[in-house]
Amino acid sequence: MLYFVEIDVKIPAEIDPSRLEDMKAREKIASSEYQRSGEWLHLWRIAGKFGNISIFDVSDHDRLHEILWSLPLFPFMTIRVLPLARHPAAIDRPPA
Ligand SMILES: O=C(O)C[C@H]1C=CC(=O)O1
Repeated sequence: MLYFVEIDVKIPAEIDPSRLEDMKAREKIASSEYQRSGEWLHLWRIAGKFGNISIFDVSDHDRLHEILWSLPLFPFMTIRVLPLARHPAAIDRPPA
């Protein structure tokens, strides 16, 4: 199942800078693993924001929740999820 996911990250001003660097490093490792597994299909930075637009290809809602919940920066994220269905006018074409 495909999901559009918009993630905004808001870091508390009072956070310890070394804790934040550690969380960011762990976040990068986690997101890389999910991308390599094929579950995190696209990851795009939203220009000018600490946030991203992503497309996930996962088995179901529970698996998406599990992935998002596992992200080290999850406590600082506001997440919007839209499940995607095939559009009847979409044409088949090979992936770019
Ligand atoms: O930087 C971000 O957008 C937040 C988060 C999502 C993936 C990742 O590596 O970090």
